[in-house]
Amino acid sequence: MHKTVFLVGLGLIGGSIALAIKKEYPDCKILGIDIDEEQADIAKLLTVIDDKVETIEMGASAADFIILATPVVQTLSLIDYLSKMELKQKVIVTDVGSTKQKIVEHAADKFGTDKIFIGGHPMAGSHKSGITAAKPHLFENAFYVLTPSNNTDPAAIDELKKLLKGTKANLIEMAPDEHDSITGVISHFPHVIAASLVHQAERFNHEYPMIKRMAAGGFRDITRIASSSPTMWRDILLHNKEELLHLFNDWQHEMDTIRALVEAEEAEKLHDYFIHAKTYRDGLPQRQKGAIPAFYDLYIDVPDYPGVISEITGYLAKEQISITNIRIIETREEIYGVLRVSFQNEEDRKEAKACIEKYSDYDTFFGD
Ligand SMILES: NC(=O)c1ccc[n+]([C@@H]2O[C@H](COP(=O)([O-])OP(=O)(O)OC[C@H]3O[C@@H](n4cnc5c(N)ncnc54)[C@H](O)[C@@H]3O)[C@@H](O)[C@H]2O)c1
Ligand SMILES: O=C(O)C(=O)C[C@]1(C(=O)O)C=C[C@@H](O)C=C1
Repeated sequence: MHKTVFLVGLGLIGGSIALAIKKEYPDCKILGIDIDEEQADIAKLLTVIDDKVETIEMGASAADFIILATPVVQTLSLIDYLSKMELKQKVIVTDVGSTKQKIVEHAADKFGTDKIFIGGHPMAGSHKSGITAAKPHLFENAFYVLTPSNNTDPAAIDELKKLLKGTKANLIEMAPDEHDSITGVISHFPHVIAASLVHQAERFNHEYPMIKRMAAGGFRDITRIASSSPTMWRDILLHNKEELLHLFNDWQHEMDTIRALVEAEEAEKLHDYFIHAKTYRDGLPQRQKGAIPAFYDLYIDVPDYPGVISEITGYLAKEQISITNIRIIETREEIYGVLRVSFQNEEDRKEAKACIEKYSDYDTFFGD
């Protein structure tokens, strides 16, 4: 594909999309801009983009595709700005924002039928921000929602899908309001819960200073996303306000229900409550990013000695295999010292298994 792509916002998502496009289409020319000069300089240095441009006009006028990868409030202003500019006649403008309704409505209002806008949202990410966290395979196996309108030229949708092929995401089409209802439940509201749990722990920390030191596996797992960009989440909540207000009421009802069971010591009903939740969660797709991140875990039976973690990571480093997480677990009965190492994808997991078996006698297994 010999096209020019202009990326506005060179952070985690913009950078990851640029890397995925370049991997699939080395001939594509990727221009980029970021209000944070340092991000743009690093993007150029890491060859995530081919060239930095000084102004939006410079990049937009040369582009066949414009990708807005900024926080959602900025995306609205950028649409305003672009709507007043001379662009190539068949340019396709898209975004990556976590909310869709407001953005798509705004684009329809500002662009009318003059310019093609197709809303987009790659449903995978991280609590990390910035260009240095970008990865070409971030969206592999994730849903990538596109929200074209009924009037969008099907050829333009196909063109955009073709451009995004390298993301290896599952590209699907959806109405913006349906998108916002779904993401409200499985992404936006859980973020509020994560942040509120951290606030709660902090309040109790005054009374029990050990809280900070003892906050372990479960608390860390459920609150990981509270470390994400506050600006991004502020804007998402304000964009999806109506959906979230409805979810606050729903959640309060949920809390009242379980509170009543605890208060009345309804042991059997409490058990049922957890069984129900476990069954639903265990049934969610595993090897797919999105609501539940995909975990490519390798388990290694290791002896219990202090240097074992660095021994294992040393073997993996020798073969340049990156890991995303490592933890000693004792969840399997009667087996002591199981190391769980997580990887980005299945390929890395398989290579890691072969690597550990090559350098050590430890038993390794996938556990799924
Ligand atoms: N982080 C995630 O997990 C995730 C996942 C899917 C979609 N998204 C969406 O992707 C978008 C970007 O998020 P991110 O995680 O990449 O954030 P990020 O902070 O890593 O990157 C955003 C970049 O946009 C730049 N920027 C802000 N305003 C700008 C402007 N007016 N012009 C040019 N650059 C500007 C910032 O300086 C920053 O470098 C958001 O809309 C977010 O809702 C995020
Ligand atoms: O994995 C994470 O850290 C995320 O929060 C990713 C996540 C999500 O909620 O699933 C966050 C916001 C995006 O719009 C899409 C993906």
